[in-house]
Amino acid sequence: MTDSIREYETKHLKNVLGKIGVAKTEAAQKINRAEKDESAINKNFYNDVRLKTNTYSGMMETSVSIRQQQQMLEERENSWKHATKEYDKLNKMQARPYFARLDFEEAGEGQPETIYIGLGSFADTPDHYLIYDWRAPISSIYYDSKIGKLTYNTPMGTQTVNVTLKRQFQIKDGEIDTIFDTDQVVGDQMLLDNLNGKSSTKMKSIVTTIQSEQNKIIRDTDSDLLFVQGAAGSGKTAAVLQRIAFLLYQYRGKLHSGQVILFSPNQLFNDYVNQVLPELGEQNMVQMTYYQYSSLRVPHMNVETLSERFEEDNSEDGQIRKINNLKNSLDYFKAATAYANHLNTEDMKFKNLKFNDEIFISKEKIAEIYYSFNENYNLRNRLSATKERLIKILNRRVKAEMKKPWVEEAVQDLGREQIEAVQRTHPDEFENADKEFNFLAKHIVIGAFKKVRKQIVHARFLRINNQFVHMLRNIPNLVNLEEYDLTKDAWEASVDKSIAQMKSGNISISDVSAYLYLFDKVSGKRAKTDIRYLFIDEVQDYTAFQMAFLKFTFPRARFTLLGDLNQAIFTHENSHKLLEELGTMFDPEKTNVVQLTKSYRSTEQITDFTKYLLGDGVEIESFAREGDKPMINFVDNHSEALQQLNDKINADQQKHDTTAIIVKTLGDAESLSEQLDQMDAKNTLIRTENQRLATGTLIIPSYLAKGLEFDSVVMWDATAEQYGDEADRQLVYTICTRAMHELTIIAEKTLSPIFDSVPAQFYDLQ
Ligand SMILES: Nc1ncnc2c1ncn2[C@@H]1O[C@H](COP(=O)(O)OP(=O)(O)OP(=O)(O)O)[C@@H](O)[C@H]1O
Repeated sequence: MTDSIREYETKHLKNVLGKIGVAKTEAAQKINRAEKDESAINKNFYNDVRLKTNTYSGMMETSVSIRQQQQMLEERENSWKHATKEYDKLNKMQARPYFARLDFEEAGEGQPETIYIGLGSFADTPDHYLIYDWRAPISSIYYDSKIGKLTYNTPMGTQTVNVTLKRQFQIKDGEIDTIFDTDQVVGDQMLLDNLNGKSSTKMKSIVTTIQSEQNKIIRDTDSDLLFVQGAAGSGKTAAVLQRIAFLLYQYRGKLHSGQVILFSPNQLFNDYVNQVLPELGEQNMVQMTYYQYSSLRVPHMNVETLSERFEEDNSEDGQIRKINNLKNSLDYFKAATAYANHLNTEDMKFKNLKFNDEIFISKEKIAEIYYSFNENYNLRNRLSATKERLIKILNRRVKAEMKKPWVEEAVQDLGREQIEAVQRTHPDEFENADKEFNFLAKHIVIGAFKKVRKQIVHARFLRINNQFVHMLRNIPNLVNLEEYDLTKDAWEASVDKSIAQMKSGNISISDVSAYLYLFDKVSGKRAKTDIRYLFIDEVQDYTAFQMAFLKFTFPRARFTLLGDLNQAIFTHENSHKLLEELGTMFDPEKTNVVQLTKSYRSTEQITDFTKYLLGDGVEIESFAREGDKPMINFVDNHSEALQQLNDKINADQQKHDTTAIIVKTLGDAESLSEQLDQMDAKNTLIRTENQRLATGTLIIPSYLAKGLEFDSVVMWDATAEQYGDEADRQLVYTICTRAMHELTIIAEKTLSPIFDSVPAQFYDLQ
């Protein structure tokens, strides 16, 4: 870069920083003023409030005056909040105000323009922007265009511009580090610098190097369903977090972070990504795993954990797989819907409502009421009308109950204080003792009926578990079992298993969605209409049933689904069907399917290797970043394997922040960790998803490594015994693609045949 350019840009930066400094001082003064005002208002509160409480009009005046003071306090509070936010933003900006400059001419106008782009916008006077937010429509040019003509979207329609300069800056602590002009979309040098960095326990934002194809995902505002299928490491997660920040900016004032929900693969991942949005100046969205969501909703049962699900889905038992194939399908969802609808006419299960251990309203009576409403009622209306009638019955029973001997006894047993307390709720003197007795008796009966009332209000007379079992028993009438290669007996056996599980307080992940769906239908639970955007990362591990259920639960949300069908470690080959089935759930006109084929996480050597794990025909492009070829350590015995591993750990400690030793199951992880402990090799065992990620050497079961990345990855025990099945291919791919800079595979005596598909020139063998 020539000296004159550097000189010019340094001067410009100084000028901008000066103005930011002025704005920061103003913001600080505003904060100060608001704080002073607030304490003055608080101090003078009783002087300024006119306390007149003798007359009605005086009381009114007092309350108006208090309200005024409160309003003033609220205003100060808001202006304090606003100024503090502004101050924090400017403070951050002082370190790195912008990262790019664009020169262009708008078509037709011919006026050359220069803009600078940063994490937030900054104007010294209204409408005079010194820095544009990266999410502003015009900033899109930076991500999409090379030098030359380009169109971009604005709220007023498309605009054509001629870009004459794209300049990138690396600014640290208010000083320009590097400047480079590029005619590329987003210069590879800057991207390379970013990707060469070390891994971290927290994901970083990619705002300065968003790629054009990622920009399209980030700025999509038309689709109801945006499905991003991308290779491992292609930046799906990174792009989607930027997308959330973009949407919050684009719809500011109308959309807030509480209306956005992200379903993530596990809690470790939640922890990994939770700094990206705050770094971009936004609040985090609601973030949870499907397991957390379902567990929260069935607090009385234990939902199958990720580890249990993994063992089950990868089990050799063909019957379990077939049953799950059915339970996970859209056919099953339709069957559950049909079953729920038929409850409008028959088969709803009820419990007797009891009072003092006696039947108070029988289940037959409740059923009679429930089905007394005409066929125009849906399940929700039917239930609320039934509740209303039951409450009426309850109210009518008060009089009769008052005459019962237990009530008389209870009245006799009332203590003085209790009597006085009840009497105080009666405005006048009682005319006679009978009236007084009745009053007290009524009070006692109503109190005693409270429990029944609560049962009615909370619809405890429904028998949701029985209803669910009844549905399961009825499935053979609603689904063609043969299509799932199942016999009626096999299905019955699976129902018995589900019942036994529920009796011991457990429920499988494949049952819990159907259970919740039936519960929501029967109880008429209102859908969650406040959620406007729903994101699912690693969607390939979701079932069609879960997707349909989420769509039912969040009917007003636009869906962004990110996945890699080649990393389906739970749903395996069924994941390919998922896309097809999604097609039937959303309007095709409002569906956008985007493919990301370039992989950024790993070195070129690692991406080339992992690509072959998927066989031919998979389009994955590596990013040109050099590193060593993956190493396969093939050893004769266990102690040699451990020795190799130990050597690798030691070597990595010099170079890297994190080395993840990825093993198949939790049991494998525990056993390896113990062996390493005995060798005094320091390691952190990641046992559950609720742990925190740490730097150093981690041992982690495969299903918990989802979505994460590490400087160096060691795939441990890559033998034919552990990964011998073709169904393990996606798992092996997922494990190997976690590596950023180095990949090592250690196998004892046999090597998994899955590696046969990789040509020998793509790895070193030792
Ligand atoms: N445009 C970009 N600029 C800088 N870094 C990027 C960019 N795109 C992706 N990356 C980096 O590449 C790595 C992989 O990205 P990410 O985790 O989002 O991929 P993914 O598609 O979700 O992967 P997987 O499916 O394997 O979990 C991350 O370190 C991310 O920061």
